[in-house]
Amino acid sequence: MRLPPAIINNTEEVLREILRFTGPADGTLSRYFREHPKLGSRERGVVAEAVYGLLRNKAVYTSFAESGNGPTMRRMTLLGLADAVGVESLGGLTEEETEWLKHVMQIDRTLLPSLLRSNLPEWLFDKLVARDGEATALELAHAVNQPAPLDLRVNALKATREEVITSLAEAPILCEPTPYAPLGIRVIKKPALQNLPLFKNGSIEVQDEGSQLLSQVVGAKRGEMVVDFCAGAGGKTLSLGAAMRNTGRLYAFDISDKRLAKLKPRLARSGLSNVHPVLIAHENDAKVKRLAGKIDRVLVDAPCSGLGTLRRNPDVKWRQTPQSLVELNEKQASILAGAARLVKAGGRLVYATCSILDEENEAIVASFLASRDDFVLIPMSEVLAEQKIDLKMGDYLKLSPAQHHTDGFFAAVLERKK
Ligand SMILES: C[S@@+](CC[C@H](N)C(=O)[O-])C[C@H]1O[C@@H](n2cnc3c(N)ncnc32)[C@H](O)[C@@H]1O
Repeated sequence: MRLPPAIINNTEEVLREILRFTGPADGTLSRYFREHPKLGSRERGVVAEAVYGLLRNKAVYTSFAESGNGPTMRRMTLLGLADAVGVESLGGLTEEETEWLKHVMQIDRTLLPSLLRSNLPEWLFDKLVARDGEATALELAHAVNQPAPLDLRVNALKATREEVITSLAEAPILCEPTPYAPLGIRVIKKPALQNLPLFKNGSIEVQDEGSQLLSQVVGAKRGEMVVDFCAGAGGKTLSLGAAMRNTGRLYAFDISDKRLAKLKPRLARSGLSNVHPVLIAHENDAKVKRLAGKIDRVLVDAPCSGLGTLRRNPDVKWRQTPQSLVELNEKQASILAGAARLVKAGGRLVYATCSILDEENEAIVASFLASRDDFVLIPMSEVLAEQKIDLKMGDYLKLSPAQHHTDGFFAAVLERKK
C-alpha cells in the first residue's frame, strides 16, 4: 500500500530540525512525534527509518541530492524514504522525481570515492585511515553504518538464559545466545518488549553485548564495595549489582540527576537492593573524597564522543568535531584521576568508553599511568581468562562493530599496588 503524500512533508520537517544538530536526533524525533499525535504507528516507523537512513548515509545522499532539480532538502528526504520503503511505496511524487529516484538508487556505491563511500566526516575518516589503513577504515565505516541488533541481558537474580530463551520462543520472539557475553540474548527482529512479563518482572534488560562484557571485566564480586562512577541511567550498574548477587554496596555516582532518575524504575524492576544512587557535583566532590581508599572496584564509564555507538546514534558522527574531542579528553583525564582516589590498595579501577578513538582510550590510560606509579595495568587477556570469556585481546578490551558485532567499546583494568 502506498504511503500518504503528507509523510514526505512530515519527514522533511523533522529532518530539517535534526540536521541543525542542536541536540540528539532521537530526542528531536520523539518530541516531533509527541507534537504530531495524528501520525499512526506505521507512519512514525517510516519517518524514523528514513531519518536514520539519511543520517547514516548523509554524505552519499547529499552528493546525490545535488544532482537533479528542485530543493535539496526535499530530495534528501525522498532518498531517505526511498531507502526505507522503496520508491514504489511513495505517494505524491512527480514523474521527474520518480525517474530521478529510480536512477540514483541504482548507482553502484562501491564505485564512489572512499571518503564519500565511508559516509564519515573527513576528519574522522582521515584519522581512521592513518591508524588502520584505508581498507580497514572502510570496513569499520560500513559496519557502523548498519542498524544494531537488539541485545538483552538476563538478570541472573531472576532467571537463567535458557529459561528466558524458552519463554521468548513461546511469545514467539526469535532469538539466540550472544557469542561472548554469558547472559546475553540477541533478538532477531525488534519486538516491543515493554509489555512482556519478562521485562516487567525484571528478568531481562536491554543492553548491548559489548556493554555487558565491559561490566563483566570489572569483576565485581559478592560482598564488595563497588563504585560505578559515571552511572548515568544505570545500564552497567544493573549488571554490576547482579554480578554482586545483590550483596555488598554499589554506589551509582553521576552529575546528572535526570539520568540517575531514569535508573530508579530500572532498579525497582531488577530486585536489587545493594545500589545507592548518589548525585555528585563533579569528580572532586566531598562525597567522593569521603570514600577515598575504601573501594574494591571502581568503574569509570567516561563521558565520550560515543563514536562506538554509531549503529544506534548515526547523528553523533556529524555532531562531534576535533575541538569537542579535545574538551572530552580533558574531562576524561580529570574524572579518571578523581575516581582513582577511591580505589583501595589491591583494588581495581576500570576505565571504559564507547569510543573507537585512541585519544579517548589508550592515550588517557597511558598518561594516567605515567603520572601514577601506584597503579599497574592488568592485561585484558588475563582479565578475560579470569572471567572465562573466550575473546582474544591484548592489553585492552577493544570491541569493534566490524569484528565483534557489538558497539565499539574500550576498557582498561588498572590495579592499585598493595
Ligand atoms: C557514557 S555515559 C554513562 C553510561 C552508563 N554507565 C550506562 O551504562 O548506561 C557517561 C556519564 O558520565 C556522566 N558524567 C559526566 N561528567 C561526570 C563527572 N564529572 N563525574 C561523574 N559522572 C559524570 C554523564 O552524566 C553520563 O551519564
